Amino acid sequence: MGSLQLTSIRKAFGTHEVLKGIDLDVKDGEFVIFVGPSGCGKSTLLRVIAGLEDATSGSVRIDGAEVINTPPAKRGIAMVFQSYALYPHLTVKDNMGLGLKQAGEEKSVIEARVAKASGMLSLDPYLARRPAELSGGQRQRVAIGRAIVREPKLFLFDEPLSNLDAALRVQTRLEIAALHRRLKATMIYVTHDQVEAMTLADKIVVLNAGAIEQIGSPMELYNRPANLFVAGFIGSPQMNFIEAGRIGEPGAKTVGIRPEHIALSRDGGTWQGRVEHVEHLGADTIVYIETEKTGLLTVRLFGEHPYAPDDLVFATPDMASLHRFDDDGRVIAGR
Ligand SMILES: Nc1ncnc2c1ncn2[C@@H]1O[C@H](COP(=O)(O)OP(=O)(O)OP(=O)(O)O)[C@@H](O)[C@H]1O
Repeated sequence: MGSLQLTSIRKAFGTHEVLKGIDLDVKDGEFVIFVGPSGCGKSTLLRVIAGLEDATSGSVRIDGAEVINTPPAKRGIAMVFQSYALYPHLTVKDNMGLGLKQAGEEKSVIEARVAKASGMLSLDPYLARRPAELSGGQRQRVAIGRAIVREPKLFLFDEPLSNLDAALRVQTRLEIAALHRRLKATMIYVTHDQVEAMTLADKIVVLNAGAIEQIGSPMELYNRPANLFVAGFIGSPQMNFIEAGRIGEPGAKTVGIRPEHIALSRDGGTWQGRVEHVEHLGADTIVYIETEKTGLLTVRLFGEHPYAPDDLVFATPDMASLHRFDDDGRVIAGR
């Protein structure tokens, strides 16, 4: 079991309020990811859940029990940090078992749990090594293994992959996804990386300046962003925003259209413009065009395309894929 309820969590450092009333329900077994711009309070919220930071006010319940005054070690959580936080003088095996040893667990139990976690994470060949003798990816697997052996109610991950190179990030991301399927454990994960958030999460929580902008599944956030902030934050390249009045969309202040929902042609279309820049990404081509009506537009085309700077082109949006926002930046629903 491992459900989590946060109610009206506030946290201030001096006069700076970093969390401004966070309410969140996480069900047992869910994989929930916090995203948001640097400084929005993601890590602080995770640390409040862990008990490493005291909330100024509010309630943290794990499996229904209030833990706001419970020390971190007694909350039934395990945290995995970006920096691994392994003990350099201990072997992999001892690093993984240390938490259980300190908790006074029997040697046979420790051995069995370390062996199981090590098997799950393919760490068996490295059990006798020290952290300095491991790659970054292997070290992070040890840190994850150390969390697993404690059989926590909640796993908390604070940007666990950000010290790894691109290939290892992908591999470790897949391992974390497999681990979640296998353990069916509740996981809460902070990341800067959109791909991690989109691929791992059951539910993404978008934070901005200490408050929640929207909570939803990755595709809900992508297809139905509630406001301009979420529309601009989720998706790369970013959604195009156009002043509604310039393109004759009455009743809205701003119109949004994702780069993949615009077609390009040399022969004719909705907005005439000039190619500014082209990026060939292999599977995709990103074309930046300047049109009189819309300003700079980012267009994503599947495959390779022979557009070049200064080409005259027409951009045509898929009207069914437009997002319309009101004066306050809230989506105008039902259109
Ligand atoms: N111990 C502290 N004392 C004072 N201010 C702090 C402390 N810890 C965090 N802050 C401030 O709280 C705000 C939120 O920080 P936090 O680390 O939670 O953000 P974040 O969203 O995780 O950012 P990043 O993505 O850059 O890691 C920041 O403005 C930060 O400077």
